[in-house]
Amino acid sequence: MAGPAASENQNFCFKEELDAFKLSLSPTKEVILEHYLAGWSGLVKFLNRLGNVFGFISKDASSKIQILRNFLNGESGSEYFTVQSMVKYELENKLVDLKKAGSHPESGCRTLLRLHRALRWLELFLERLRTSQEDGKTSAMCAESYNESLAQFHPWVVRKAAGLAFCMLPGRLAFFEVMNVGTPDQVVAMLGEALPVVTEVYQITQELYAKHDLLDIP
Ligand SMILES: CCCCCCCC/C=C\CCCCCCCC(=O)N[C@@H](COP(=O)(O)O)[C@H](O)/C=C/CCCCCCCCCCCCC
Repeated sequence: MAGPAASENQNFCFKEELDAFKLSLSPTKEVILEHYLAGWSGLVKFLNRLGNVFGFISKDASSKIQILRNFLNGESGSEYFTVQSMVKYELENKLVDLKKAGSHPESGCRTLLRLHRALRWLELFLERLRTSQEDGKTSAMCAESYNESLAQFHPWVVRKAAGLAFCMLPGRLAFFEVMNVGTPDQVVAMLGEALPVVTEVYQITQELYAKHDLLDIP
């Protein structure tokens, strides 16, 4: 694993990255896109610290984050304030290719769906990590979570590459150190705090996408 220098690690705390997801929930339970993307950016930063072998994953996630940031900073940016307003705006203006790829191959709805599916992987992985034993294998936890969620949406070649990359994950304790949260007990407590937030963001988005029949955008 290409680990960070000790001084670099002091400036990185995994909890702060997950706090962005907390901020993404508005008082009316809408998902604020800017904070949602900040949460993902933090996770990508973390992934980059695990080594170059995860580069193809972080590159894909970064490009999706960038597509959504471009909408947010574009001329219709205010329509992208929340995931709910984005869905309404893009559907009302026929900006989504719903059944097959056409003139809107990178709509906000489609792009966010890819990250949303990955959030389910994260939820499953965090739960496994939280309840793992001292000798637990992060590679197995990651692979199981992936197989139960994202894998069904990926072709064989991506599944194979992801499976190989997972084998390079550090052991549980080294993984906790990269998170830079504190002792293993503190990490477990933080995971217990973070999980309900990730679950809530996931469920709100899932219900919204299901209501508008957006869960299979190509
Ligand atoms: C305390 C726990 C710490 C967890 C840290 C997690 C860090 C994870 C950071 C980012 C997660 C990556 C998100 C990946 C988004 C993938 C979106 C996607 O499905 N893209 C595919 C489809 O896109 P389109 O072609 O339709 O545009 C694309 O084909 C994917 C390519 C790359 C492979 C994606 C594999 C995803 C594996 C997710 C597990 C990441 C492993 C992290 C190890 C800790």
